[in-house]
Amino acid sequence: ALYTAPSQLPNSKKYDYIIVGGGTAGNVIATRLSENASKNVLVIEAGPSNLDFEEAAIPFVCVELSPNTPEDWNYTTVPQPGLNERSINYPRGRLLGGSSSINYMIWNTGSTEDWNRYATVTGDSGWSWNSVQPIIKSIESLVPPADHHDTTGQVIPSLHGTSGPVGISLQGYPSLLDNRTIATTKELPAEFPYNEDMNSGFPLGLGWPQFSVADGTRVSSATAYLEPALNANRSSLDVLINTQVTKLIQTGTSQGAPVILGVQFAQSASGPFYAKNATTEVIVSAGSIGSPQLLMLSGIGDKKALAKFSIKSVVNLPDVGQNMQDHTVLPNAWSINASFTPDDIARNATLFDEVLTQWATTQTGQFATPPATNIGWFRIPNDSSIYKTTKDPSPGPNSPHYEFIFAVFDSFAEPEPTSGHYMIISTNLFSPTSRGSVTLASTNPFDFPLIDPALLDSAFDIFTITEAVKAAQRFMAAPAWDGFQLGQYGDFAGVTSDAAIEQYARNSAATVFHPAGTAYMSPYNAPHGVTNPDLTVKGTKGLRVVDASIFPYIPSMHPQGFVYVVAERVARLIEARQ
Ligand SMILES: Cc1cc2nc3c(=O)[nH]c(=O)nc-3n(C[C@H](O)[C@H](O)[C@H](O)COP(=O)(O)OP(=O)(O)OC[C@H]3O[C@@H](n4cnc5c(N)ncnc54)[C@H](O)[C@@H]3O)c2cc1C
Repeated sequence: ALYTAPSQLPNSKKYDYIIVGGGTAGNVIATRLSENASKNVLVIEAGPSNLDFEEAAIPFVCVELSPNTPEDWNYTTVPQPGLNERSINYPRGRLLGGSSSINYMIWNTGSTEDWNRYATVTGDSGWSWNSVQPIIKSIESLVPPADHHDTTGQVIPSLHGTSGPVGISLQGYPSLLDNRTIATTKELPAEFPYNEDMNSGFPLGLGWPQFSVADGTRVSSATAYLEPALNANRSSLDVLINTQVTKLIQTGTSQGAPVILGVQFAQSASGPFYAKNATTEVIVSAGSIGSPQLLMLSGIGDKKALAKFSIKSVVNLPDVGQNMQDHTVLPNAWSINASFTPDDIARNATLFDEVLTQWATTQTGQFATPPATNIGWFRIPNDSSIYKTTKDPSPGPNSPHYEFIFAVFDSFAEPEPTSGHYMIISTNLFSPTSRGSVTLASTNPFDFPLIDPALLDSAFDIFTITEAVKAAQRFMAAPAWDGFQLGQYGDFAGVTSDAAIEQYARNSAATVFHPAGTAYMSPYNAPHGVTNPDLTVKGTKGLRVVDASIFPYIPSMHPQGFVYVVAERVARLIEARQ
């Protein structure tokens, strides 16, 4: 059942599993574990229901769901040296489905080398590409795009699942850029080859992304997993929303290790505070910011750092909150020779209502598809000068250093122009060497922690994003764009030299919203890391962390698909033990 206040929870019910955070990973695990009718599962989610936000279901308006909205935590970073000391917005979903309810829906499942590196650095072959293939297929359900166009040559259906909970589809409405983008892969195939399916394990090249969209509607872990179970009145699954877990509580000691089966929770800093114990496990799925914050508040973290806040150490794990990695976005705008782009919809209330009504009645039209059109994945050249000082940080030669995302409007660039027509190529850094951190700002769980993703904070990162911008400029100089692109626009106008690109990047870049690594997994018995390969927390009993924080290296593509895989795998590990 769904509860909106702690006082509504059935008093006598015992929960085998308590899951902190009804986000991307949390809902997958909760739904899987509660399939066993004899196991009771309680999910505690800080935010409200995703159903409270109708707009969250509309793919195209995803860019309006954050920052500074009720469905976002509304974090900001500490000043970023790599971004000329700017503090930037740092969105995270705060509603059922978590970030999968507000993200941009790009669906990637990784390069072979991403997963094989996880297997190597954890010593667990269960994380290898071959091992996760059946899991990926079991999650996905490839469905037709909203406009039912012929997708031959745009996706390889045999690579995908057809009956999993997460519906995925290609772009559901054509864009002005499509023909030109694909034509460029034919004009400049050496640098920008076409890739028929970037989710084959070999993502390099440019092609058509899949999105977590089905029937013209967003698919999140709330819609794909939790809702069907709640709608079926599954008695083994309870979900408590609008309630934040404020502390994990040690309930005993086993073989010298603290047993952590208790959670404390409240709806506001002034309380009242409630507590509950799980009988088998507490699973923390509060995301890359929330999970390390909660661990540290509970005495699980760097003993010395916690002592400064007079927090008693339960387990000394110095890597909690460290090793933070994120991808950097840099939207580059060009003016285009077009008479109509989706910007016109935002500028005209009547038209906006028409497009919205079309979506509401038939889930078709411009709003039925996310803003990204094509995506490309590329590497810096093997003879790049940066390799004299930096080892290649990518997972391997078949994995990208940077990404192009194409979008035919300007809403990513600031300030939003009130007239004219534009396109964007976002040149995004996907192989950062920078490492940041999440640390406590206070002992109040309702205060935000200090978030430092360290964007563009290394020579490699700034080198690579500069190379990416130059590559985008070469792309736009291809004949396919003659007469269509009218020159770089806005802050990007006139930016050509390496030095100018670097300054432009430092002034304009932000996050692709992919924080990872703050509770990273390492081999059993390793002195470093936070979680074991099965995602149990080192030095504890009864406690796991399962979300994007567990990646030792940030995925080299968009991470939501990876998070679903991690959650499904751990649910299977737990079920196998029952
Ligand atoms: C704006 C945006 C766009 C993105 N676009 C894409 C994209 O196009 N493709 C892609 O692959 N990825 C994208 N991502 C990233 C992707 O969505 C995330 O990496 C992924 O969803 C993270 O899953 P998670 O389970 O780690 O955390 P989340 O899904 O964020 O879940 C954490 C949950 O825990 C809750 N919580 C936190 N603390 C507590 C607490 N103390 N008590 C109770 N509950 C708590 C939160 O409210 C949240 O519901 C985007 C993210 C954002 C924010």
